[in-house]
Amino acid sequence: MQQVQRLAVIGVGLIGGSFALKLKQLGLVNEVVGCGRNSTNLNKALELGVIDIAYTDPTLAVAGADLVVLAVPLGSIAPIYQQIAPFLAPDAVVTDVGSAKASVIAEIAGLLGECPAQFVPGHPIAGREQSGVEAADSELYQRHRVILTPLSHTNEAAIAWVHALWQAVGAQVSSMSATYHDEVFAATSHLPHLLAFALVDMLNEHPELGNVFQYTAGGFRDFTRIASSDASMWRDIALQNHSAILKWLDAYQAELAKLAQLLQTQNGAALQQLFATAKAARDAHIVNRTS
Ligand SMILES: NC(=O)C1=CN([C@@H]2O[C@H](COP(=O)(O)OP(=O)(O)OC[C@H]3O[C@@H](n4cnc5c(N)ncnc54)[C@H](O)[C@@H]3O)[C@@H](O)[C@H]2O)C=CC1
Ligand SMILES: O=C(O)C(=O)Cc1ccc(O)cc1
Repeated sequence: MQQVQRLAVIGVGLIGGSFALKLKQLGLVNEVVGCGRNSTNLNKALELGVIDIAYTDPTLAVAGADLVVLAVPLGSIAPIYQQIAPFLAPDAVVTDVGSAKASVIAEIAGLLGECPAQFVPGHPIAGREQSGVEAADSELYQRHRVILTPLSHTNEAAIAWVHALWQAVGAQVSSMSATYHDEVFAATSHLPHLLAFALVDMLNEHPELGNVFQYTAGGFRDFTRIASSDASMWRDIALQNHSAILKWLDAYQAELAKLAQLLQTQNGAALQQLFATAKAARDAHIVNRTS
């Protein structure tokens, strides 16, 4: 496997930091350059040994890098790509970790004229509700999926290298179209996050209930853990994948209407059937793990 000589991580937080940490542990990277907006976070990353060199200017951070990972919030990925493009080494491979893919690809193509062949769009399906470099964990990607959404003209060697690096940090890597990715993750990731935020917000807006949060059990914690996720990150995801999310939000509303109807008509048999079908599907397909 080809070693990374100089890795530039733009956005040294949970996702970029965890990737860099594991590559370092494995001896697969010679030098890690970190780029962030302020030196407080970068100093923390230097202290934790996640990065070796720090810059606040992304054009300086990518100089001489053979691999650049864009691990910033979704809304900043394309503008940063535009900013660094003139400063990239000719053969540098660029990848990202954004939670939605079609909007990032379209925005990069719009800003640069076309989506560069050296750009391999990616998305690790691993994370947690904490953010920042303090939360970085070299084991974050073990046995988790990473989805790549290359275009037909994406450089094959670049895809193979990014694929191999994600595999090396423990991930199971697969490829699909950006459109299919956005449809699937709107349903399985973006919708549940929005539902968790909505449930907590709704209860919070009913002061007549008193502090209901002191009476919650494990089920409420499981359902709403992800409502502790970063608000600005989820604003970007919701906006960028809005059309796919709206479709699944509609479908969920129809499901809730069906449930309400069964309650109104006291249809216990149909309620039990719905719960049993959902339980069987979950038990058959979901392996228990925390993220
Ligand atoms: N948190 C999660 O569970 C997952 C997040 N993602 C994606 O990964 C990306 C990063 O998320 P996290 O690592 O969780 O966030 P994070 O907040 O832990 O890290 C992002 C870092 O980028 C820095 N940053 C923000 N804007 C910047 C800019 N303009 N220039 C340079 N640095 C900048 C922030 O200061 C922070 O250090 C997002 O695009 C998100 O959609 C993907 C999979 C899982
Ligand atoms: O915290 C959790 O359980 C998550 O679901 C983490 C997560 C957040 C965003 C992604 O794009 C992928 C994974």
